[in-house]
Amino acid sequence: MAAMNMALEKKIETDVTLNANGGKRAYVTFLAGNKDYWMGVVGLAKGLRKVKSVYPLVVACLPDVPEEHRQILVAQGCIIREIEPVIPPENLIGYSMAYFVLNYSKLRIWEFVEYEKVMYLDGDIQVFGNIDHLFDTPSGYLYAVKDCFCEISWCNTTQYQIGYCQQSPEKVTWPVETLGSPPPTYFNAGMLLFEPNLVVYEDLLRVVQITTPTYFAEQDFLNMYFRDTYKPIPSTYNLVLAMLWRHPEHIDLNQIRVVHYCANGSKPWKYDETEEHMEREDIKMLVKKWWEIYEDPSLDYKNFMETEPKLNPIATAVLASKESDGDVLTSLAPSAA
Ligand SMILES: O=c1ccn([C@@H]2O[C@H](COP(=O)(O)OP(=O)(O)O)[C@@H](O)[C@H]2O)c(=O)[nH]1
Ligand SMILES: OC[C@H]1O[C@H](O[C@@H]2[C@@H](O)[C@H](O)[C@@H](O)[C@H](O)[C@@H]2O)[C@H](O)[C@@H](O)[C@H]1O
Ligand SMILES: [Mn+2]
Repeated sequence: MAAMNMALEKKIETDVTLNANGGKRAYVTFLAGNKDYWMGVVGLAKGLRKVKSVYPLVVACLPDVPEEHRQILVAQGCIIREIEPVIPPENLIGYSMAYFVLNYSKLRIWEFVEYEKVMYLDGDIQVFGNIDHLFDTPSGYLYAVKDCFCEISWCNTTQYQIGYCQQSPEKVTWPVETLGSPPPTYFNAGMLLFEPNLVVYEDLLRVVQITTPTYFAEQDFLNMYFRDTYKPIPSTYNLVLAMLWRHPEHIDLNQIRVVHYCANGSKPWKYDETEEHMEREDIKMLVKKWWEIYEDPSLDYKNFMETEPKLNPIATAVLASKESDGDVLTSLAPSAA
């Protein structure tokens, strides 16, 4: 039995710090400008600590992020990684949101080859259940969650105009005879699991300069670029909030581990109850859960490192993996009225 434990401990130890072929792993988010997304990043850093993730949070920062915000993130245990903007060709049709042009800079993360595998998370995402196990998925693919086409932000697309959504293709059938094949499965680019690679990175930068920009900016581009290696994973790992009112039959909040506050008015640090759908009880509960983490001093890096029992990485990984086995989000489901 002792030999078995030794082997198990050796395996976990390898997983925690380096994977089998010596690659490191990290969560990565992206920060641009001097607005308040830094609050999202602080919330994400504290949320990952709360679920006992064993991997660091790297923040890919554009030059226009103020020093004050950088210092707050370093004090929260984040690793700051400077990136330069990626400027796409001129967009002649416009973006769904003008600021989406900033998001092309996410492409820089493919250069982070000091990590064998990274999980990109938008700054407006919170992790309520441990997802470290996702790093063990087979390499060679880009994993992401399917998006929803039903919100007004999609109004310029054929899908929206005919009422078609990949989340419920049985509701409105794609008219193959008039429109040809339906659009390929399309992912939301707020959560991405992939391996950084310099050859891919250089090719991304080359191809992006010869690709006409479209409404969802880098999200459209990444869907085109990775169409052959994209593997869908469940909404468990990136709940696009609109799913709650557009496809509630597909969502069980008890199973959700990652919440993406991308609906208009839903950013917890600037929650606007007057925006459509924002008065919903489940939205209010998710925003409250975000603030409970953001305002919890025990999750601040300086306090956490003092109070957290000095578990060695092996025990931390075993505890986290047990948590990830369970139904971790019963606390998220609206309490019975
Ligand atoms: O002014 C901004 C706008 C966006 N972002 C980053 O870019 C990501 C994508 O933008 P956003 O989440 O607002 O897009 P959505 O998912 O809501 O469409 C954000 O989560 C942030 O990480 C940022 O740092 N500053
Ligand atoms: O730059 C394009 C952005 O496209 C995506 O946001 C969209 C998408 O979720 C739509 O489905 C919603 O309707 C919409 O509100 C929302 O903004 C990504 O979340 C974000 O990270 C980024 O890639
Ligand atoms: Mn987002």
